[in-house]
Amino acid sequence: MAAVAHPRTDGASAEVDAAVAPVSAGRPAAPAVMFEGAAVRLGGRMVWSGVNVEAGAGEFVAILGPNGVGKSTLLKAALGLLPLAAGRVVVLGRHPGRARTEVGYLPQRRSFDPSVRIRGLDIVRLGLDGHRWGLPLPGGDRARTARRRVAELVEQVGATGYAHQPIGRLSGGEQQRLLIAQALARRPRLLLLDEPLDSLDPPNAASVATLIRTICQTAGVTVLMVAHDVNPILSSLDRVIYLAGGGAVSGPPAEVITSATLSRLYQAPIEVLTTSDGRLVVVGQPEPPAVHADRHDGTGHL
Ligand SMILES: Nc1ncnc2c1ncn2[C@@H]1O[C@H](COP(=O)(O)OP(=O)(O)OP(=O)(O)O)[C@@H](O)[C@H]1O
Repeated sequence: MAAVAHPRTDGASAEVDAAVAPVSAGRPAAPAVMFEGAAVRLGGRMVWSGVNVEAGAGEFVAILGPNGVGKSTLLKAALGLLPLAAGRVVVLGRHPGRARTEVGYLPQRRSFDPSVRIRGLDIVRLGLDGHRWGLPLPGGDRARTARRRVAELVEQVGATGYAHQPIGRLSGGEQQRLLIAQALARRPRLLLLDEPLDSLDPPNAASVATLIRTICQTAGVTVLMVAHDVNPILSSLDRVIYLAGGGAVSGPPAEVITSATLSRLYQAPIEVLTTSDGRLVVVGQPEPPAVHADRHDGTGHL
């Protein structure tokens, strides 16, 4: 089952609070997420280090890179779930642990088993009141407000037609929309999505990507989304964070997804090709670390 945001932090952290200047007219807004000289070590191995990347407020940002490079790890660090080995991360102007009530998180997952009987509506409601899961909500105003908010969320993600059905019977794209609604339940300012387009066919991936872009634009939510293939979302993105070679680079897609930038990042010759239908393909990526179980197809798509 999908978890809702607001998980607990374990372990000490090298992150520190940042004094972030207030937003004022004529001054660019402070970044929603900022990693400075950041490093994460897992199981005794440095996953990435020297990471200086950011996501601007209200931007739609894709986190890209080969399998096992540490994309999910970056999201977990932004949630304050993983302590940094060096540097700092600032989320919405605060230590990530203190920003969690304003962060929605959709973890990496596979689809629900067809036998899961929980209705789509209940999955969304879990985002509102996760800690009450399994218990009846109290009656009266509070229950009415929750019902109204769930209906609003379901409409926002275009799931009104099927949200009453058991989640296990819905298509991958329909399930994903309901999970996005769940992550939006508490009106987050930052949405962290771990491969929400994974396993969707191209039309479904395109329509969920459009939904995410719309949320970003209309609600002013900053979105950081791990993606295996940048192509379905390329035209919607403000920025990419590309992880490779133990480091990362961020910037507009046209500046980052280039042969020169990726060759520098990988410290190996990399070529970015554009196919006749406009898709970007990265050629010459070195093998990812062998420690990671690979569930993707291993093609050179970004
Ligand atoms: N708890 C852990 N202990 C030790 N190593 C871990 C742990 N969690 C992840 N790793 C390793 O850290 C690396 C980064 O993992 P992560 O899941 O962030 O990669 P990813 O880029 O999201 O991969 P994918 O694209 O395949 O989902 C991998 O090599 C992984 O095996």
